Amino acid sequence: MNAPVRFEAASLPLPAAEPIVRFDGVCRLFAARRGSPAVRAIDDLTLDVAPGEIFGVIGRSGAGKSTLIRLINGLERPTSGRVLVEGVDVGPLAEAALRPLRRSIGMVFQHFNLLSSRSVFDNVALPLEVAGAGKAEIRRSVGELLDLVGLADKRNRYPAELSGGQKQRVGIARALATRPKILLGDEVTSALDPETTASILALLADINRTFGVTIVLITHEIAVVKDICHRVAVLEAGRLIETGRTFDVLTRPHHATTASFVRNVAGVELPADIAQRLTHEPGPGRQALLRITFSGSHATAPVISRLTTVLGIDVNILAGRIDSIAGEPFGALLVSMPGEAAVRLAAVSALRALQLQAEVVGYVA
Ligand SMILES: Nc1ncnc2c1ncn2[C@@H]1O[C@H](COP(=O)(O)OP(=O)(O)OP(=O)(O)O)[C@@H](O)[C@H]1O
Repeated sequence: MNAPVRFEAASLPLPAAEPIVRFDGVCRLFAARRGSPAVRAIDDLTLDVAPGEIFGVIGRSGAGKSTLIRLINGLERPTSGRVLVEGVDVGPLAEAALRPLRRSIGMVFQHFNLLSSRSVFDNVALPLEVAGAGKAEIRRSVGELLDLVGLADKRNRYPAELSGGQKQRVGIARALATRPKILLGDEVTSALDPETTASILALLADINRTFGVTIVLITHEIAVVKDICHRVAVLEAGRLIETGRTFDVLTRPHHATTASFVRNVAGVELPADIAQRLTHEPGPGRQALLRITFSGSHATAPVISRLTTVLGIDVNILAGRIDSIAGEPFGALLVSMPGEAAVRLAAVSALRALQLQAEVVGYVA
């Protein structure tokens, strides 16, 4: 990263406990129209976003994600309840009063929304022109922003000459042009391949760390949440069904929908041939299958040696994975061991003594 972009600090720093965005019992109802029934796009949503965090909102198509994000910048108004941005109730604000709010909120889009007839430089300059900035200021700011997103050498190119990742970098630079305190991301990586996705997420995390910009990302991709969101909310049919620290929600989902999102992210799958033979009943000659999950400071616990050397239990590793969720180490192991009750109990209590989660998932002959 080159020349630092200067973000103006909030005139009065918010106390840590004060949310930068608050949804307070918000409903957004779309009235019935031409044969379509009324839709409760957001249904009694209460949620806080803390200043400086990266907050993810995940949900399937139609869950209400876009409506939620549009309520933050006043593009949608609540039918009831309040949306507070830095303590200001944005629902009743007139269009003129919304303008400064929108300048303090940048937005990044799935399909970039760049103007094809403008160069990279001119796309990033656009919000500054609209805000009435002078030529010298625009030149300096846009130069800094293009350095920040790694596109200084593409300033005179046009969108059609850029890759998807480069277009999204222009979109991010443009969103940052008015030095917003909040950046809203609408499926920012959905049009990108996995490698480019990782580089765009790394850029957003870097911007968040360096400038303290609060980022709210809506997505249907759990990988986005897993990689960079500090906290996450899960939406279903407009309702908040689960929220918390990303690590907690992904490793211990409470709701079936959340569990279906995280299935392939925070765990290990049973090998198919074993899954077919799995039964829930122990029996003579059957091996017990144990799923062990370890996290944070316990991720390096000497699991297998504890079971084999200390307890003398023969353990077979069937599958395993070590990963990181929102920067915290996380691992999962699937092992088989003799299925007798005494052995199982000894193993599970030894693992729990190491602060690991262990559960018997079934038995195989
Ligand atoms: N302007 C509108 N008029 C009528 N219904 C709407 C309007 N905007 C959204 N909806 C409905 O509200 C619900 C939530 O839509 P929303 O776009 O917020 O969901 P989403 O989670 O962003 O979906 P997607 O991931 O497909 O974009 C949907 O049933 C949608 O059809």
